[in-house]
Amino acid sequence: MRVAALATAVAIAAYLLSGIASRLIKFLSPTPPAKAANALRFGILGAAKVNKFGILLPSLAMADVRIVAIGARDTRRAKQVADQWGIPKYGDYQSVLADPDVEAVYIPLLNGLHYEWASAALHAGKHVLLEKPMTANAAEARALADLASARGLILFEAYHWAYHPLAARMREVIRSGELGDLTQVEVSAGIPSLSAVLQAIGLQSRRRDVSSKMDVSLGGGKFLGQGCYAVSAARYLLGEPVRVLNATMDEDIPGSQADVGTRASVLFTGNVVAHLVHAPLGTGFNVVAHGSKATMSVCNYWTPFIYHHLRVTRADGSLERVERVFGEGDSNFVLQLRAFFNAVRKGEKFPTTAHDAVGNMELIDSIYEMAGLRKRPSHAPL
Ligand SMILES: NC(=O)C1=CN([C@@H]2O[C@H](COP(=O)(O)OP(=O)(O)OC[C@H]3O[C@@H](n4cnc5c(N)ncnc54)[C@H](OP(=O)(O)O)[C@@H]3O)[C@@H](O)[C@H]2O)C=CC1
Ligand SMILES: O=C1OC[C@@H](O)[C@H](O)[C@H]1O
Repeated sequence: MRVAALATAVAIAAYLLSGIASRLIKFLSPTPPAKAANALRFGILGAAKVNKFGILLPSLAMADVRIVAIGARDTRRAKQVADQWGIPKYGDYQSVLADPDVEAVYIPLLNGLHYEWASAALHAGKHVLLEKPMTANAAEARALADLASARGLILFEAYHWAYHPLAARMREVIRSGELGDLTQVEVSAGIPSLSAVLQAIGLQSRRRDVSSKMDVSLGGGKFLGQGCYAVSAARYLLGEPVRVLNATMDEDIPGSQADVGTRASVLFTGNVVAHLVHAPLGTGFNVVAHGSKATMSVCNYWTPFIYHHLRVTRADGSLERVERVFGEGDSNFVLQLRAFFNAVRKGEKFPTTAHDAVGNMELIDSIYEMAGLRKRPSHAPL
């Protein structure tokens, strides 16, 4: 009996690991198809670390997208990236925006710079795939949404997780009524930073993080960096928030306004309370939805193409089922880029619209304020 159980466990583990490996290989080492004649021509503003996952690898995997230009503050950095990835043109941000061959731009700049450069891109007539969170605050998001709408351009907040089939499946389970009356939902977002781990084990002394990601004037702080995923997931699953009930934030150093940990409880329509958590040592990206009849627990809604599970347990604690939805095994990043292409070329609807981003940013502003910190200031005048 024990041998049979062990053999089953080994077989399941081997099956899961081979799936993880094949999906990672598909993402990290795609077989590039020939580019289509009407491929969407992208420029990139910034030689950012996230480029590789957010646009460069996904575009390699797609016939419908071509990267034609990259700009950076230091054009030597732009040239390095262009040479490495076979991008034909490089320069500064302005040269990318002035290039008539560029139809859309990907903006992976620091959060506080999103408004300024997305606004410049929309004024230049480009569609915009804007890294999350859309802006540093809701006023900026509203201004961008109005501008995109006035110019008839696509403005897309890059919450890639919403493009994986797991996202729709989580929402379907909640809306199906299977869980009964929904009461409380926990949504976490966070991976640990190296310095948080080193501090926790006593290998690094506590000192202020002076990196640009923690510079409040540039949209810095961990809630905008990572905690914002919990905001987007809660709104995707539960709809519109009614109000923030309570929120606490830890500051990196007291008085710095640079947050490193957040807990917030938010009342949503239907009397559902969502508890949003981001913690310095990492909370993972999980959802637990408690209903009167059953509970849904989801592990890793953030990068579900690598691994995830969705588990439903009955009110008595017994297991109902475990689901995994990998579709064709495409990464969220590829699925997101395909949705962007379909929005621009075919007018298809997509969930992470500018309107949706305004809702995310309003909730983020309210959580900062409820926690007694200032909402993130604008870097450029509105
Ligand atoms: N979707 C996802 O899974 C992820 C999304 N992100 C998002 O992507 C964006 C970029 O993150 P990441 O790649 O980690 O960031 P980086 O630290 O690589 O910085 C991004 C860019 O911002 C510009 N920049 C950096 N520091 C400064 C500064 N002090 N003043 C002015 N400009 C500066 C640089 O542009 P230049 O090259 O022109 O000098 C840099 O390339 C963020 O919005 C983040 O939230 C990040 C990680 C994962
Ligand atoms: O979006 C993100 O995901 C990965 C994190 O490391 C990064 O800080 C964040 O911006």
